[in-house]
Amino acid sequence: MAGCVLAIDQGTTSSRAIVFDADFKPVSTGQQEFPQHFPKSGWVEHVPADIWTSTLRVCREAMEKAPDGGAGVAAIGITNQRETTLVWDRSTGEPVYNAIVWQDRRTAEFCAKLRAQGHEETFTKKTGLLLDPYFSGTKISWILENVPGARDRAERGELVFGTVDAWLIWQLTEGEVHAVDATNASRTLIFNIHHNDWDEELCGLLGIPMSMLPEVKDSADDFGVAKSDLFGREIPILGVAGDQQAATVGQACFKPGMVKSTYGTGCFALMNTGDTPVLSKNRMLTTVAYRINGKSTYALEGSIFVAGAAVQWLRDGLGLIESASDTQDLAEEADPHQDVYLVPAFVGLGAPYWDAEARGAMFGLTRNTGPKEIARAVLQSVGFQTSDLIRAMQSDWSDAEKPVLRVDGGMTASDWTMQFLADILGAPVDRPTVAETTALGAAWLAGFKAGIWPGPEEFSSKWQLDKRFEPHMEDGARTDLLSGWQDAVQRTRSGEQG
Ligand SMILES: Nc1ncnc2c1ncn2[C@@H]1O[C@H](COP(=O)(O)OP(=O)(O)O)[C@@H](O)[C@H]1O
Ligand SMILES: O=P(O)(O)OC[C@H](O)CO
Repeated sequence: MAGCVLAIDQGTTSSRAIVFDADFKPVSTGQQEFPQHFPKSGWVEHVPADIWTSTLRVCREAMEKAPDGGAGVAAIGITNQRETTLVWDRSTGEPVYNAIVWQDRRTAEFCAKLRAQGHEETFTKKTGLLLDPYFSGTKISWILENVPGARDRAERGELVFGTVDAWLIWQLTEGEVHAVDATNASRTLIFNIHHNDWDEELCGLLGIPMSMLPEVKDSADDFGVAKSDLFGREIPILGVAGDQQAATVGQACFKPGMVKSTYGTGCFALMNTGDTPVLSKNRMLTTVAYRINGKSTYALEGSIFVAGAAVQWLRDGLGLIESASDTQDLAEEADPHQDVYLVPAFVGLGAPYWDAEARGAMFGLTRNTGPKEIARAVLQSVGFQTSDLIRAMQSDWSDAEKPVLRVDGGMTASDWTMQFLADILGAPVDRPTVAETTALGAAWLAGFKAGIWPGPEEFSSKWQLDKRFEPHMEDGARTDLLSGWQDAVQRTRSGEQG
C-alpha cells in the first residue's frame, strides 16, 4: 500500500488520526476524547500532555489498523484546533501553564482596554482579525503576566510559544523543530498577513518577546521528522494547516469565490479570495487559507459558535430528542403557520455581530408551540446564521456573487437542514462523499509536498458529490423569513461589542 499519508486531526474535544491511501480514501482511523477543564466561568483549558498523549495513541492505533500495519505511510499531515495557546520551556519542553483554549474568554477585559486605547484598527489592518479573546495573542500576554516568573524567563529567551500544531511538531521531532504553518500563524493576532511575518509593533503592544515565536513555514513544507522511537521508523511531517483551512483544502476550494462551510459544534465558513487579502467592512475575518511555494492564498472567514451545539442542547438540555437525527422528523411535521425563531447566542454571537454579552432567546412562541416547532427553529438557526455570513462576504467582495456552498461536518447528515440552507441562501449546497474533509486536506498538503499525491487540479477533479441541494423557496418567503430573523437577532443584542 504505497503512497499512504497519516493525517492527525487534533480537535477541541478529541484527537483523531486517519490513514489515507493513494486514492485519498480513509483506510483506518483512531479517535480519543480527552478532558476539558473549566477552572472559572468563561475559562477553558486543556492539559498539554493530554493533547500529545491522545494524539500519539490515535496515530499508533490508525497505523496498526491499516492493512499493512502502516508500512505504506510516507508522510504525516497535521491539522488542529486553532488559536489554542501553549507556552513551554525551550530546554526541558515543560509547559509553564495549561493550554488556553480558543473558546476561553479570560482576556475580554484586556481586549476592551486595547480597544479603548484605539489599537483595534492597527491589529485589524495588519492581521485581518479583531481584538477578541478568541485569538492567541492576548492569551500569551495573560500567561506571561500571571504565571510567576514567566515574563522574566520569556525575556531571557527561555520560553517558547506555539499553537497546537507547533506543540505536536515539537513532540514528534522531540524538540528539534519549533515551527507553525502560515494558517495557524494567521490566527494569533501578532502575524502580519500582508508581510507574511511576525509583527514587531503588535508584539510590543501585547508585551510578547519575539524570541518566543516559532518559525513560520508554508502549509506544504518540511517540518522535520517524527522520531523512530514513536512509530518504529522516521516519518517526515510535510503538511500542516489549521482545521478550518485544512477543510477548505480538503473540499478543493482552490479557486477564488469557492466557499466551504463546516458544521460541527460551531460553524466556520471560508471563502477563497485568491491572492488578495480582502479586509472586511462587516466584521468578517481575513485569514490565510493556505501557503504553498511561498505564496499565500487568502480567505474571508465567518465563525459561528453554536450550530450542532444547539441540537445537543435539544437533546441534553431540554430532553426533547433522543438523538440528533430525530430533529429531521420533528422539523418536517412542524406547523408551517408558526414563525418561531431561536437565536442560539448561548456563548454570545460570533460573526458578523461579535457580541460577547448577547445570550440566547426564542421568539414567536404561542400556546400551540411544541417540540416540533422548537426543533425546526434550531435547524433553521443554522441556515440563518450561515446566510448572515455569506451576505456579509458578498457585500465585502464583489467577486463573491452567488457561490455554491460546499458543506462538511457532522450536522450535514441532516438533509432537512441542508435543504433549508439552500432555500435561505437561494443558492445550491453541495455535500461531498468524503465526510473527513479536514483530515483529507492535511493529508493532501503532506502527500503533495512528498511528491506522491497529485497537484491541486487533479486532486480537485477527484472531489465527489454525494448530494446537491437546490433552492426551491420563493423569493417572497425568503425575504419574510430573513426579516423575521433579523428582528429576532436585533432583540437579542446586548448593546456591547467584542
Ligand atoms: N442528523 C443530524 N441532525 C442534526 N444535527 C446533527 C446530526 N448528526 C450530527 N449532528 C450534530 O453535529 C455535531 C457533530 O458534528 P462533528 O462534526 O462531529 O462536530 P465536532 O467535530 O465539532 O465535535 C453535533 O453537535 C450534533 O448535534
Ligand atoms: O476543534 P474544532 O473542530 O471545534 O475547531 C476549532 C476551530 O479551529 C476554532 O477556531
